[in-house]
Amino acid sequence: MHNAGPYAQPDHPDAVVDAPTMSQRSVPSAASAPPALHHAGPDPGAPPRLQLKGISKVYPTVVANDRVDLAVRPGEIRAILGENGAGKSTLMKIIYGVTHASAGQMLWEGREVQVANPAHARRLGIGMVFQHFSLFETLSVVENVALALPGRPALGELAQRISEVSERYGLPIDPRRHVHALSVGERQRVEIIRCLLQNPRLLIMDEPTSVLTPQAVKKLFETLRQLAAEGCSILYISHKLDEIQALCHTATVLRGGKLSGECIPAEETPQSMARLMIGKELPHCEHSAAQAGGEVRLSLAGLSHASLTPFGTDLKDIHLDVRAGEIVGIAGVSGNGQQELLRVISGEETLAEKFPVHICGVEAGSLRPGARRRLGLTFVPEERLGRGAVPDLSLTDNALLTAARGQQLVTGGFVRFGRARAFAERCIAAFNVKCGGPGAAAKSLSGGNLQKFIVGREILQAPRLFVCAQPTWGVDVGAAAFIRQSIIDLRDRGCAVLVISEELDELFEICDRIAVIAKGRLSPSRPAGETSVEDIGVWMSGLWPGSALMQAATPAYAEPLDV
Ligand SMILES: Nc1ncnc2c1ncn2[C@@H]1O[C@H](COP(=O)(O)OP(=O)(O)OP(=O)(O)O)[C@@H](O)[C@H]1O
Repeated sequence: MHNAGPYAQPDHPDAVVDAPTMSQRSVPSAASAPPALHHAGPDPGAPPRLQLKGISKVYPTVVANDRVDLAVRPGEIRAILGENGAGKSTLMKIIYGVTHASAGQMLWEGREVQVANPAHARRLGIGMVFQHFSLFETLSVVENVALALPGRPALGELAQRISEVSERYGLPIDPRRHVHALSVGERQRVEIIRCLLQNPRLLIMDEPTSVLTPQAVKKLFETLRQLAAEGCSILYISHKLDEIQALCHTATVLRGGKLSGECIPAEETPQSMARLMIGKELPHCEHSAAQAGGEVRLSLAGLSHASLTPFGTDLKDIHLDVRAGEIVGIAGVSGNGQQELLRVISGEETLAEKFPVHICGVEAGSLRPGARRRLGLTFVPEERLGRGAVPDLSLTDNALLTAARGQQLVTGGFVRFGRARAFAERCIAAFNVKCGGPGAAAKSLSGGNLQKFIVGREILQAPRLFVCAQPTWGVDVGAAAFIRQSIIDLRDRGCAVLVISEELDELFEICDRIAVIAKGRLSPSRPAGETSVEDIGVWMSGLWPGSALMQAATPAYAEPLDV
């Protein structure tokens, strides 16, 4: 491997093309003329704004990037495609100065640069929206944004600018709100706005749409197209292949840290791009009908709960039963009470009364998470780092945190480290988690691989009730299909499953019944086969038959709308 220091000249032959399917799209050497594919961008004659030549990044246990070449021109939107752990985020972090390459060269507007840190990158005109958020929870939105801007902007004026950008780009946010009270989707909006305020000439977006609604995604794409038309270059990481087709002029495909080729997304199908990434056909979910008449494992009976944060969503009179052998999905726009609902079901927030939450037949509203887990509950929160896993702990220690009792990893007051390690190894093997072994720190895993580990850890405990938020957030198409199939298999083994997701396609793919949460209220559920994405989309704005909003919107003399 190369150890020649950051941005040393590469001592390797030209780019590696290791995928037979890519032979017709082979990648040119860094030294040769730019490939014709780049001409799909709106400014074909311009020299690259950014060029990477032979970039490598070696971690102790893995080569994250292996001699990668890449170029992006003014006005070009280039997708970076690859499976979880393919090295996409690492490459972007090198460009943004978060981490430094072990070898290779970076040219910015024709000049060689060594980006020392993100502040340096921002001065060059490079902005980045991260997959994991980098916001201070105790500060407000405007204070967080101020920290990223040079000088000391006046907060009042900055709040005004934030409101303007948020309005213009369809990213609604109140600048005075505290970040700890924001949902994941809202935090992502802050990250995007913070970046746009700096008028970047290269914008790097690492899975920016993971938690945005379809409408917000559409709006964001309009923004990005507008930015590109104004000459901004965009590097766009996403696992959503249909979005890449809709947005990106060109795509670079990474596999196992190496550049495996390029394509023009508009000339591909999602299936052919998935093949390019994973080297084989996408697996399909096998979905048989739910078992009817299973016992009720989760019952919410008139659950109301005031949010603990001033800007959170109060839960109002929620009724829901989830039975053994079925998957119930909850759809909804981020920030409508999903976080609060999950916390009240998991026990992270306890109620004064026991009766509104029944878990496996036991009144559990006031029980803490450990006691609920002993009843047979396992759960996956939407935040992987911080709630789903402790970033600095190893995977073995993270396995201990939730599986200690169920898997007898602690007996007689002693931690059985051998067993804990074996359980972590089982999660890694069963869910194909790419990592440096059970001793690897959770934070060293790529986002999708950590998600696979957390979902695996909870499913392999053979729960009686499994509650999961955003099961495939940030997970590549192949792994997403695997996780969905694992959830269906769990149901077929008699588990009751509740899935909270903002991905309607996902809910329709795996759920037997679907309900919608809006403004803290839950709609009645409908069998997935008897409703449509359009109906659920209307319900997501709170308008389902008999809902409080519907009644307010319907004059007393009119028939209720048929949605
Ligand atoms: N700080 C680190 N220490 C050790 N290994 C790391 C570190 N950061 C990343 N890696 C490893 O480098 C490889 C590439 O990770 P990276 O996050 O770049 O992948 P990715 O393609 O962005 O994946 P995802 O789609 O899951 O986000 C992975 O095997 C990951 O575990």
